[in-house]
Amino acid sequence: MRLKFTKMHGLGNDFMVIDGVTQAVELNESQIEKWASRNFGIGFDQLLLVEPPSRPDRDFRYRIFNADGSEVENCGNGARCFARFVLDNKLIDNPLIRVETAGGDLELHVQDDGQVTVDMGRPRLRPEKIPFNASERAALYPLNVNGEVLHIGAVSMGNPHAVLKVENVDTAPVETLGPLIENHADFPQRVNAGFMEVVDRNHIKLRVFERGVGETLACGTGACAAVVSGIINGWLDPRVSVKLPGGELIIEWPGEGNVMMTGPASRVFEGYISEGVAS
Ligand SMILES: N[C@@H](CCC[C@H](N)C(=O)O)C(=O)O
Repeated sequence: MRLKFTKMHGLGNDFMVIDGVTQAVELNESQIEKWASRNFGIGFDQLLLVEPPSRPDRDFRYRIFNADGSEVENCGNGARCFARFVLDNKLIDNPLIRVETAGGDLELHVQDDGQVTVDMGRPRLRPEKIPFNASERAALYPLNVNGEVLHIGAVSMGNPHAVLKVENVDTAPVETLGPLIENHADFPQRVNAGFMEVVDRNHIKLRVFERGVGETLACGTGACAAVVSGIINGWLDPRVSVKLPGGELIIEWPGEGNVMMTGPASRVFEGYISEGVAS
């Protein structure tokens, strides 16, 4: 198998993007893990696969694989790169793109200035939808991590997120607490762990320890989940600038209905890969 791929990133959250519409693609977990390696492969946080849709009301199917090879339901920064990829590669000529994902449908809009706005759908807040082990919905849940009780928000944006409010994001124990939250028994499908500092009602700073990857420079679904959790807790207004290590996203949510995310998507290079070796 010899595959053409494009390396892209959204605020430093980086992707290998493969066109599975015009190429025959077969993937397996260990191969993805090898390609994701920053020393022995191409290096990426997620692999994005563009496929034909399974339904007539969608333009594409958008599949996402973490660096550990696991297939996941959604990826916000990836969605913006996906939109630029299908438009730039002329797989579609309409800047309004309708995709299906394992986590639900998304609408992507590439604007004239190159920024991409994504309708991320409704946040899911009921514990069984996240999934999270709790008997009823709450704005904050106690989570016992090695004897310390944290109070976290829990939100699904198609994929699961825990959000912890911290005083200072720069000194937050992301590397130590992140993996403990990610693999906590109360999240049966593991979870992405966000560490949010509220600067004021329209600005937050955020670092995310991603499920299946580790800390990344930005997480789009994590930004949506943090803002939803902040609004539910009364800390934030409906339009919030989210400052991540890799740059800024604008997230809008009026307190119900769909979450909108706006930010950039960048192409880095193109290449070919065969039998695990990039050229
Ligand atoms: N980087 C992403 C999220 C990718 C998936 C995540 N690691 C998961 O396992 O759910 C984003 O920008 O949303």
